Amino acid sequence: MPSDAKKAREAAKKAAAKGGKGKKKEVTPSMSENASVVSLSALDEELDQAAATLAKIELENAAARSVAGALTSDPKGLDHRVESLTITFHGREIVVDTKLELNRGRRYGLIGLNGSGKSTVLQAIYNKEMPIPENVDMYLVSREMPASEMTALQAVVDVDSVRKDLEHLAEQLAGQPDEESQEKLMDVYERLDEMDAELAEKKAAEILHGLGFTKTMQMKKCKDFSGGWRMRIALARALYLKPSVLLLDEPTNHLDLEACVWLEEELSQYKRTLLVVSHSQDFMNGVCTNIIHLFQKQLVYYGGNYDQFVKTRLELLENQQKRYNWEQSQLQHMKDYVARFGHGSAKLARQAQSKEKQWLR
Ligand SMILES: Nc1ncnc2c1ncn2[C@@H]1O[C@H](COP(=O)(O)OP(=O)(O)OP(=O)(O)O)[C@@H](O)[C@H]1O
Repeated sequence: MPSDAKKAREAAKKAAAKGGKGKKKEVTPSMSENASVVSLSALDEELDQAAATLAKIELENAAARSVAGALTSDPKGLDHRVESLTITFHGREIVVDTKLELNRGRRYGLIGLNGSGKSTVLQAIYNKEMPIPENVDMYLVSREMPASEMTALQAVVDVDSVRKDLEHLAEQLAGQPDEESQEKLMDVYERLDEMDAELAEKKAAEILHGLGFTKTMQMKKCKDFSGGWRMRIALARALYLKPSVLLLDEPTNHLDLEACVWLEEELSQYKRTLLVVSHSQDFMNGVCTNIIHLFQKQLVYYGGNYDQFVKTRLELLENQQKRYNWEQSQLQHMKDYVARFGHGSAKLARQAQSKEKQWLR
């Protein structure tokens, strides 16, 4: 028997197909607001002391971040672009006047030196500290599932509370006839179908199985798992949810080879937007369609996976080196000329000086 929610969804789908003339609802809280309400109540019930401490650190970190930027993409679209983006953390500049671009269907790998600020960028995006539209649903996995009384299986199915948020969102979008809203609406429906309650446990169990949980382990309480296994539960929740924008910070830490391969395969088919920080080049090669290089406080974009990035960057550096060598030889030539002909070549001398200054900058 289809659930009431499913029946309502089918009706709304039909209404949307007829031209999006669904009844406009009162404004409901955004996905992210709901998500934080859900996670706050979960905190009350489930989080242990350690998780509460981590949450406190997160809040302190958020307070230490300052973020500015301007949304230049369509607020209703599936692609997101923030320009003039500057992020500081504890007074240190992480990025300055750069561009964040997250397009639908792309799987971005964010790379950069240790300590350059990759995690800070992820957190700032997730907290929407920059003007990313409120109704864009995101999910960040940066740490393990808190130790609680819930079983691993329950912990994954529990994330299903997001379904209600999606249903609210669908109702809102159904009342908006414009093309972008309707496109978004179809995506929300697709996700609701994937989250069908009858299949919920089966799907959660499949994901957990892929991440190495036997049937017995799936029924074990979260608090009885090590941090590494609880990290896998956090990943399973994200894979169950399949948000519009999925942010993963070092997802392969704590995974054995088999689970890594499974995760890579799973993420390589992610149809929405993925932004992942990982030190594993193999993983990035298998998953990413684009690389974002956090370099000299800028986000620099490259097409292709990690190997392609290395190749492109090498070519760029080689070309730069060639250009530098050529300029140097020109410079020397001018200097030689000035030395040979003295006064009559003031213009060349000025050019040589200005070239030299350029390279010294
Ligand atoms: N509590 C803090 N006080 C001051 N600076 C901090 C604090 N926490 C982190 N930082 C600094 O902020 C910068 C950005 O840290 P972040 O963790 O985002 O970098 P990262 O690129 O993700 O690093 P890694 O690759 O090592 O995980 C780092 O240089 C770090 O030293």
